[in-house]
Amino acid sequence: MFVEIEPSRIKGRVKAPPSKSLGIRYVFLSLLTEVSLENLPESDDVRVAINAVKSLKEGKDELYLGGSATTLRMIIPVILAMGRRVKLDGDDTLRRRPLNALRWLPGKFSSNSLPMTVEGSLGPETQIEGWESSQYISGLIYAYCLRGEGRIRVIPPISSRGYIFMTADVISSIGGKVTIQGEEITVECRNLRKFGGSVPGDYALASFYAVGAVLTGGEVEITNLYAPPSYVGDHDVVRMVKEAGAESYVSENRWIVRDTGVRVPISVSINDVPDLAPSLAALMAVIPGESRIMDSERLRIKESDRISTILNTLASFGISGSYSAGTITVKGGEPRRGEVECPKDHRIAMMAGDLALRVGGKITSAECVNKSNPGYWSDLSALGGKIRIHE
Ligand SMILES: O=C(O)C1=C[C@@H](OP(=O)(O)O)[C@@H](O)[C@H](O)C1
Ligand SMILES: C=C(OP(=O)(O)O)C(=O)O
Repeated sequence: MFVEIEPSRIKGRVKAPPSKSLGIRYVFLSLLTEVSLENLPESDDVRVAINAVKSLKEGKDELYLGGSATTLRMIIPVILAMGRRVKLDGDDTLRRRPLNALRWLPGKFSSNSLPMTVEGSLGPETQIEGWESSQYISGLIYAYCLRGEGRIRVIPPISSRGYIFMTADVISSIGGKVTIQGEEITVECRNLRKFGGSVPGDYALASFYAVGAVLTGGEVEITNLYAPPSYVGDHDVVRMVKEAGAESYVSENRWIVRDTGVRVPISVSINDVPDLAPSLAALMAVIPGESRIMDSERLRIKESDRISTILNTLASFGISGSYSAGTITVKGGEPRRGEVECPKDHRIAMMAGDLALRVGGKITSAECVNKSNPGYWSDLSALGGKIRIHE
């Protein structure tokens, strides 16, 4: 599948794609209690999570996890809590992603990358590094909730902290108690309640619509989001888009974005919000001067080496950038028409889509967006994007 995009103007209202992170967490709740869900994302990653949790509950000992590292790194502690022996595998993007933090977990692992066999059991307390991924810690919270109680000590530096708070909130919504005090997390789960609800919108995925509006002199109202919580997270993108010069605010769970023509260089740390890097890079591409994405070294271990694929995508649209000591620097200006093949990374395809909305372009292997947001191309079209989708 490929898409051809002509310069467009994004204008209108769109429902935010349901949150991948919350969708996967709600699916994992079915390991703990009875769950009924509406508005589950119809994305590859959520489908993988549903199949994995279902298979685990049915006693199967082989799981296929596609490209979803969230599902992978969350399910490993759960397998240990269950005292099971399970073989895990995934697609070629997941097979390249490191699992070095496994050495902190009390289990036998046939490898530190997929395919692997996991077996073992969980003690009352686990110590684990916090740098590689927050997903292990989210998995340990579920694992200890499954056991009833447990403690986790996270060894700093801690990355993607907001996702740990998100997990704590989700467990709290069924009556579990997760206390986070600095590096210490305690989990207590007794008499859990049933869970029913719908999956709210995803700020990181919505940010591609917001940036598309800013890049094309347009405006967009993105609905079905959730009230920004107090802790750090992808919802902070609302503030970042505003700091870059656009009108950007959330009112009654709707994110309103309007291009003002004002362009202000920004420097942001993505240590806690790594998924924002691709859409922010597209925004920075049109901001004259130098903008910076800091603490970005972990982007190398996402679906693609995102430091390389972000810089390559910018270069495809005539925008120069560089990387040094954890910081991506984008020299913004006026992009030119570009062509990109999706590097098996959904967010890079969406980043290219945003740039192409401004100057025209072609994205091949464009079906890669199905990992998190299969409706991306049709949503852009509904918002005024001049897009030809070639199945
Ligand atoms: O817990 C989650 O839902 C996620 C955590 C993040 O990964 P890291 O914790 O590895 O940064 C993020 O990149 C991923 O898309 C979703
Ligand atoms: C890195 C991502 O997801 P995961 O880690 O779950 O594969 C992502 O969605 O950008």
